[in-house]
Amino acid sequence: MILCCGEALIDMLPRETTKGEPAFSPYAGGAVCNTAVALARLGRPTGFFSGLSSDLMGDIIREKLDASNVDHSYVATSDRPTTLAFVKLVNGAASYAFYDENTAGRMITEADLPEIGDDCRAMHFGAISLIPEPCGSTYEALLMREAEKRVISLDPNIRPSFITDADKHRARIERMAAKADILKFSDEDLDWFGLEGSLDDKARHWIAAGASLVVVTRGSDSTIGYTATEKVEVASEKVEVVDTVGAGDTFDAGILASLDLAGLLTKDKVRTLSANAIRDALALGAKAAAVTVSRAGANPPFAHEIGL
Ligand SMILES: Nc1ncnc2c1ncn2[C@@H]1O[C@H](COP(=O)(O)OP(=O)(O)OP(=O)(O)O)[C@@H](O)[C@H]1O
Ligand SMILES: O=C(O)C(=O)C[C@H](O)[C@H](O)CO
Repeated sequence: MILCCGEALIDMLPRETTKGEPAFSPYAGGAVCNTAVALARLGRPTGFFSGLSSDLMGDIIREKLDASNVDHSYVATSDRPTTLAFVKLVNGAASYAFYDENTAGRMITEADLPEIGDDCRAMHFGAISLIPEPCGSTYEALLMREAEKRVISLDPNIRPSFITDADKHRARIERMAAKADILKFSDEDLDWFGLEGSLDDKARHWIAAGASLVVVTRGSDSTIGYTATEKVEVASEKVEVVDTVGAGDTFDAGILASLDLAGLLTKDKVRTLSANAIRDALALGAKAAAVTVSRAGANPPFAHEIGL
């Protein structure tokens, strides 16, 4: 099983109405939840750990997890509210306003952390669940506790509007990245860290920090994967974009699914990936993410939709 650990929330997506008044529709989302759904839809055994509400928005999330065959038995359920993300779309590109005060996702603590079964090969972390407290410290503690035992994937998925203390967040990501095997950034996320030099220099900073594979996505352009010895670039697919909600999250799932299918999701094997293995992982990420951007909200493809 690949266990995705982090936020599930409701994306409130803007929609057209006949009378032109403002309106939003609720869609289950949250970057890490999106990755779990995408991975399971790609046919990989997938689990999800988070704080999840027993309210009706929590039910929308649970229904999506069930419909996509994601095991959510690790989830910590409470009657606190569900986190909301109101989405603004400009030419399909999304920005977010988050409402997470006192929510089920935000308020989880180390006391909520489950024991993880031996069937868990890899864990995926990331996004806004790493920012506020107490959930930020909780996920950091979980990653630190498990990093020697399983492959760790981390996607910082920077949301600048939500980060109140940039230095604190940078320091947390540096500590977590030092224990991670796979790191994925968008080029904008990578720039947020304020590192000097070219894109290659910035990516290689994270290899030097300890990661085995660093992936940098560049929207409709391409994605580049780096290891200590390889650099592989794969072009993005050409599609009509509806919105980019969940694109990077789906890409994470593509990388993990490809490595898992190739039997490479072990601590040892992920350290010595060949150029071909990296290319396959990026190609599956690009193929799956292209479907997500071609439809509304975070709605990643099932394996059969991309011929897997
Ligand atoms: N316009 C597009 N056309 C085709 N593929 C796209 C497009 N935009 C994004 N993608 C795919 O999704 C991947 C991730 O997109 P991007 O680099 O924008 O990451 P992101 O900003 O993390 O996404 P998000 O935060 O919206 O989930 C890209 O590498 C690409 O494969
Ligand atoms: O969870 C997050 O980090 C969000 O920004 C909310 C969205 O559901 C998600 O990221 C979509 O990519």
